[in-house]
Amino acid sequence: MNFTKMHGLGNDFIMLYGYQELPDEAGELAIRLCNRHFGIGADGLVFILPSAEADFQMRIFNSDGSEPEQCGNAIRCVAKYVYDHGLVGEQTSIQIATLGGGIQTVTIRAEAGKAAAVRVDMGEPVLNGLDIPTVLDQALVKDEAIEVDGETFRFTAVSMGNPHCVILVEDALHFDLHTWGPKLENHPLFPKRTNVEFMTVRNRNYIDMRVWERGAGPTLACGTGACATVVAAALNGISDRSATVSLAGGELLIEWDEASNRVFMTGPAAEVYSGKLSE
Ligand SMILES: N[C@H](CCC[C@H](N)C(=O)O)C(=O)O
Repeated sequence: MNFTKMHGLGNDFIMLYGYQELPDEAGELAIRLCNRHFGIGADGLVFILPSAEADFQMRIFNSDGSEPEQCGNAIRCVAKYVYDHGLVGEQTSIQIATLGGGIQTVTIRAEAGKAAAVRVDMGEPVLNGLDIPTVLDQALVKDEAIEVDGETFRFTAVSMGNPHCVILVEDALHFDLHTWGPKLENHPLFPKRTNVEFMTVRNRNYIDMRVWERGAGPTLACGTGACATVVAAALNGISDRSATVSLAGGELLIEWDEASNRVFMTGPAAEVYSGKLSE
């Protein structure tokens, strides 16, 4: 089996192209291949599949074998892969179908025949408590209290197709992600677990964020998490609707467009190497 290793700001993926449909046990395969000692090593496993309704379909699996509905960094990697590998000719606007984003338009900025940056329409944020999902039956989950091990945090919940718990902290860069991330990821308030973002707003257009991902743990970047972060900050009146999100792996530009209510994410994707699995 041939594979290509890619990343979006250090959030890394094993890309598989050529399958006509998702193989059985895709989750088990993700666990095996994403293992950083016994496998290739990655945060996730991504299948680029044919689609009857779009140019391609993306299915993604976390390194724990769970299948999330959406992944922002991975969709930029899919766009770069299909462009750089000549699967779309000179087409720089591509439709990619995902479980949690429907048909998404991805726009490529090419340099010397390679995708240098990718702008993704990530769709509308979902804010209704039960749809995120949380157990809270309310239209908006904003600046609510969440208690874990005697500590109380204030959070805002946003879905970008996948659930996010966004928390404002004094210093996101030095926050104890490894202690609080897993506790919040598995909090009963989130019936499907959740991604957890800790943000510090530097100014209304620049936010530091560190992420503990559902099913993957601490990653260097999270595209959907960056989108959820700007939506949460704007909802709480502490940022504009357009901001740069600074992650451990680099920066993403997030724009929550007022007229369409859609969130746009712009950032890079990189191909590291291709290989062949021995078995
Ligand atoms: N772990 C996430 C999926 C990957 C999201 C992240 N890598 C991104 O770039 O959006 C989840 O279970 O919802």
